[in-house]
Amino acid sequence: MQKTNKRICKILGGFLTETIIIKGKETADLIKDRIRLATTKLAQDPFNIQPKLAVILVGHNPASEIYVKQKVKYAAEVGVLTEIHRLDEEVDFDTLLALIKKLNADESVNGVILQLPLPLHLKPYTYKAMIAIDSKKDADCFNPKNIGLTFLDRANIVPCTSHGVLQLLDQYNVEVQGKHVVIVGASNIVGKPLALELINRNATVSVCNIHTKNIRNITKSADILVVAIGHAKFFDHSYVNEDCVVIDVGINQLFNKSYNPELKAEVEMFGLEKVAREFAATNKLTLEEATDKVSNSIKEQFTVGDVDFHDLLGKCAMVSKVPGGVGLLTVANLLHNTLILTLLQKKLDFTDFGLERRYIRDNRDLSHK
Ligand SMILES: Nc1nc(=O)c2c([nH]1)NC[C@@H]1CN(c3ccc(C(=O)N[C@@H](CCC(=O)O)C(=O)O)cc3)C=[N+]21
Repeated sequence: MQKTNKRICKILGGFLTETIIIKGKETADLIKDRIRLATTKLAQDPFNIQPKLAVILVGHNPASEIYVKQKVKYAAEVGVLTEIHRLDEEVDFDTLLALIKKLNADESVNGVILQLPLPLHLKPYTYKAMIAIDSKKDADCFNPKNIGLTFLDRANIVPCTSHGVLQLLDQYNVEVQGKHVVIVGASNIVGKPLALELINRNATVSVCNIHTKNIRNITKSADILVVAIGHAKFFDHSYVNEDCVVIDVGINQLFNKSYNPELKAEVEMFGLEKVAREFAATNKLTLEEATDKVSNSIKEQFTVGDVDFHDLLGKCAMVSKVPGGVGLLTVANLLHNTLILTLLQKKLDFTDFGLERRYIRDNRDLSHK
């Protein structure tokens, strides 16, 4: 972000940076439109193909249930079929492996994902299970072959969440070449692949973790700070400089102190609008205020990121929202990967389906690499 672009407002004699809030919906909708265009054509003669994503869900992790629901909903919106395969919490590894093999062999299935985390007793088998998924159906792009192609910048598909971070930066015209990007959190599914993609785009990358000494010295020197540690509201303004662009990848559930089960029961019975109207009348609020209050009181838990969002407002150039930020792109990219995998499996030409040439990685000029 260039300084000249920054909007500054004067408040009570002092200057406050007006922080731009980065939202994911617009970018996710663009990706969804692109997928829908392609699936519409695929569904017709002479192709008659509908891409299908199989999701394996083991046990009843509440967060996983929410994510999977989100994936199924998005898939339906863009013309991708989904198939949920539920396994018991206590299932043994061999049964899981047999299911993965069955889905690998099933020609009607184009993408397979194994929702993480696995239950405790299966955790040590996570790697074995992930590599069992056929690299040609690996919609998450977690397989060593696919992540290796990302490393070499020759991949047709890339990991969904890290790529979403880059798409958000693109959407908000934040150039990464030559910038110091600091990533906190070095996981296999976010931090590491993001570092790879940033290196491929000529950024200067620092990757920090829990053991990093004097971490604030590093994060304060960031032009772009990406946090993915899974610790609610960890990063306040003491970690950033005022020109920093902050991308929050964290998804954490907090218990809602203003949860009101009676109100929830009323909303379930009479609907939000009616309850909010009554609430507005009894508490002398506008309908909008009452709707906000009621909606906030009927959730047992709510989602926050790794960033202390309100503390950062006015203290940095841009900050992304949670929910409503990177998470939306994770899902959109998963379906985009499913589409790409389908086209590759059927040996179809990407450009016939409205996909830009940049998705045909092999045709890019990579001779220098
Ligand atoms: N094999 C595998 N692949 C994954 O891609 C994978 C996974 N395991 N395990 C867990 C993480 C997390 N993840 C998200 C999916 C959707 C939202 C999402 O839809 N977020 C919305 C709503 C969130 C909310 O309201 O709670 C948002 O941020 O606006 C977020 C995060 C995929 N993951």
